[in-house]
Amino acid sequence: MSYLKIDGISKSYQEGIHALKNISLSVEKGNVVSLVGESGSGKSTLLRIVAGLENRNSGEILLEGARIQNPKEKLVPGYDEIQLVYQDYHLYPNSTVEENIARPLLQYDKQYKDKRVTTILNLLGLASFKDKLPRQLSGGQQQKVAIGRALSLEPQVILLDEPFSSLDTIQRRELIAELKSLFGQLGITVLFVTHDLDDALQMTDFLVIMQHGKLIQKGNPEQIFSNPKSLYAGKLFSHLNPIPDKPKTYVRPSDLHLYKSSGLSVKIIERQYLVHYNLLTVRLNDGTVWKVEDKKRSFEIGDRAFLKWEEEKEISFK
Ligand SMILES: Nc1ncnc2c1ncn2[C@@H]1O[C@H](COP(=O)(O)OP(=O)(O)OP(=O)(O)O)[C@@H](O)[C@H]1O
Repeated sequence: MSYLKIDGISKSYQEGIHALKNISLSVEKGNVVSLVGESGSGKSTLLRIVAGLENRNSGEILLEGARIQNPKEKLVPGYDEIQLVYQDYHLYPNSTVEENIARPLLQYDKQYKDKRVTTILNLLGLASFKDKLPRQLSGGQQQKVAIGRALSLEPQVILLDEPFSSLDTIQRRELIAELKSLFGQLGITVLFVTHDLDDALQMTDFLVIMQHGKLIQKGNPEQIFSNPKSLYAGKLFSHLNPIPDKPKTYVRPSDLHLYKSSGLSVKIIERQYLVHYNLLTVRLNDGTVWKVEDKKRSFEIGDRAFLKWEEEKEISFK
């Protein structure tokens, strides 16, 4: 029996328009799964349904075999065991960090509450900020408070809905590393929703790709990179260059080799300096525009170059 089972979930907000279509996924205890998809693909809806905060039209959510009820079936929607953390923190602006984290524990006795809040402040490195108000903290620290508040109820499952979108690159990289280690330490099961593949890859090595309300592919990044099942899944990792005369067949910029003679003739029309290589925009003789990685940084705008690639690197969607 899988720990968290999402079984055939479908959801329509309006008749005839599916936000989710027959989504099924099994997650083992303590695993971290990244759900990646473009805006409107149904990621947030799925998280709210898993949390028991949104009614589904069909399908079931089971946590350790126990059915998660729709909000309409419950007096107080949602579950202490499953906590949802939002992108925009949802903190109480006039309450301190300590009060925000303690908020879900209002019903608990003071001794337990104080102990739990101290544990969380220490776990998240927030002890020295406990008397500050949210507006006195950085975005990353505010998101940590939101996660701390979610952890206060000792959940078994944490659902993160685009939690790093408002943070800059360095803040999000540091926070992801910190949370990854924290979740591992606590053995919590995590569903992490993002539209950013880099964030997803930093958090975990198990990906679920969603598009138009459907789960289109799941697996580890290597599998999806080398064998994407759709153009969208393929393009998440890099640009795909369409191969002339081979319909629905592409090659990645990183799989192209550049030569001064012999191969597919192209003209360099743009050059972009990136950290590990120059990204060239090139024009083929038939006018098609491709992207090519120039790892040796040896080509200039206006140069003619020649491309080769191995046939097994071609990606075909037939
Ligand atoms: N409360 C609602 N009422 C009506 N339609 C909704 C509601 N919430 C979401 N939708 C629609 O359902 C679809 C899926 O939305 P959802 O927010 O789940 O996607 P998402 O992948 O999380 O997108 P984003 O990353 O932009 O939040 C979209 O077409 C959206 O417009």
